[in-house]
Amino acid sequence: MKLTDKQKEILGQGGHLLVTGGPGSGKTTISILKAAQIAEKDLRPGQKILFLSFARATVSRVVETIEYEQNIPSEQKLRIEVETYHSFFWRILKAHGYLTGLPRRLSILSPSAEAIALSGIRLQHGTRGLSDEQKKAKSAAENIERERLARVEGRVCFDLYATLVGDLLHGSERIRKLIATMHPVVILDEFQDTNDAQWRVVQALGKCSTLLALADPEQRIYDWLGASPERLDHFRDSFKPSEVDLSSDNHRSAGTDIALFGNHILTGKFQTTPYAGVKVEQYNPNINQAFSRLVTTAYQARNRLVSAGRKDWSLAILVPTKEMTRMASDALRAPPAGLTAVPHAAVIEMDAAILSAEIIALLLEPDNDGRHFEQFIALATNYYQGKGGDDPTIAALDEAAKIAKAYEEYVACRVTGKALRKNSILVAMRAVYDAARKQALTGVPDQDWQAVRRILEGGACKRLQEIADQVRNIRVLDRGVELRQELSQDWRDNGSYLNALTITRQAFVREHFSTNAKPETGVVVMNMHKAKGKQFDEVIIFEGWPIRRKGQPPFNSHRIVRYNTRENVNDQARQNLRVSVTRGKRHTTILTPRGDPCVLLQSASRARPFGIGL
Ligand SMILES: Nc1ncnc2c1ncn2[C@@H]1O[C@H](COP(=O)(O)OP(=O)(O)OP(=O)(O)O)[C@@H](O)[C@H]1O
Repeated sequence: MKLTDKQKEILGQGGHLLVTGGPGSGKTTISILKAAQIAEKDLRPGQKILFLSFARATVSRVVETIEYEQNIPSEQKLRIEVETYHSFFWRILKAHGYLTGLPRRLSILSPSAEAIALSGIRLQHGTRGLSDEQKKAKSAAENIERERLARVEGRVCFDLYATLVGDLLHGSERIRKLIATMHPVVILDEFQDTNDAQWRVVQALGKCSTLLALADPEQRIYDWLGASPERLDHFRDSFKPSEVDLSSDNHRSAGTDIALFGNHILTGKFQTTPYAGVKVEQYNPNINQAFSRLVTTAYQARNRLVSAGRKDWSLAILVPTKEMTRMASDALRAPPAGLTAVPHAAVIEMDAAILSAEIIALLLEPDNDGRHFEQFIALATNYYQGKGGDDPTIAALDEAAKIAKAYEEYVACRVTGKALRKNSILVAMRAVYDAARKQALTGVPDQDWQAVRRILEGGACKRLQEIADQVRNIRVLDRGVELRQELSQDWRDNGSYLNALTITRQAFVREHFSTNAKPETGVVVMNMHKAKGKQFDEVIIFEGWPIRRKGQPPFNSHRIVRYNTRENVNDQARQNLRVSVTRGKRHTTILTPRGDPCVLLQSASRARPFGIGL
């Protein structure tokens, strides 16, 4: 790799540094090379450079870059510690949190456990159609409960990490110095997306460590989580960094107009000639033709990559919503019109899947204290309370309440010796539960897990069928060899899966913190937000279409811009689409419905034909 002059300039700078530049301009790459240079020249034994990133995906890409960069000797690579903000913050809290009044023993409150813990408050305050006042009151009540869970029970949710670490670092020079001794240089990836609490931590870190911030203000996609357009100025004001702007470079999709097209999305002004490497296509807006088009577009992209002889090629299908991820994945698995299925992986929201996995794990466990069924019901209730993550539906919360109430009735019947109402939802649940408990286990985790899952899937309880379906999507036992091995070990030690639930829960927490997830290869479907920081050989962006309804306005969800209306066009929507488009290295295709194409791709003046064909 031949470094550009600007990249070389970065290698020559000392002190705090701010590197800006668009997608694929080489910010991450040069920061790793700079880190290697510092590791070689300036670090004392035991010291490491800390590379902080938001997502595990970015972390794995960075690690891959380091691996790929053969020029970096392995002893230098080992001295670059790549970590997510979450895992770095947790490391500090576990060691020093008690100094801010937290209990000495802390545990992680995972997002699904947090959703369960807050479900009562959310049900009380309502989930849809709230006024701004009501939203504020709800969020204040949630925050009080989060604080209580942390300070009283020692269960700390991710959202509190940065605030607590900020308090800790601002309150203790000793700890700041300790961190600076371990990490004299800290690299901050995607700095434009830092929220206020994280910025407070960065301010404290920068008092003793040297900071290198990497940023593209136009890739800011987390305004709704508190990222601020002024963040780069905050950094400039606080640290007076040297600054290098790489914005004129594009290495990711060199030889194409993908980056240029991305910039034009920001301004809404498109060129009249075609963009090399970009295609915008319109499909006929009905379910069969929409998904057929998606499938055939995926075939074409795959063929291009295979015939170009790409090894480990990657093709991402990016969609605007969670639900569309699932719909697109279903369409690829069982395409319409007799088309051949497209093998792929889908990156789905994990809350529902994790909570269902807990239920299967419990069903593998023996009944240790005569309360197994009670625990089973508690987990089923948890599933409905937590499956929507931090945005649950009232229907799901009601379902949880229904199960809990039916269980109370069930217990009352047992006490009084009366038969349970025939139409109680517990009838089918108990029958399927009993069938699962009768399953003879073999000690081979894969077989046993599948056997229990199939009983739920084939049973007469639609709630448990849903749970079985959720867990199928994540192929639990393929998610890391440890889980399978630990279940096996449990069986060998105890002659049963005595600790299956604990083992499964720990595996998911470990996965959240793990940094060795490999970048995706093959075809992968995901929400557009999740593509940040990643890169793929080809990208297909697929959005939904308006569905006409008799006597009502069309149902137009799953769009890149909400309802695809001009009023909903804003910087966030533009930046979000630009990030997705610029993940492609060789080719990006956008599939949008005929008759109502994405508003971001229509120019304000429609008089001229555009290079994107709309
Ligand atoms: N000087 C260079 N010459 C050739 N290729 C380069 C150069 N610098 C970086 N690259 C390659 O370009 C691609 C994009 O680089 P990198 O990931 O560092 O960009 P980035 O600015 O961090 O992107 P983003 O902000 O979109 O995540 C990578 O595949 C990297 O290996």
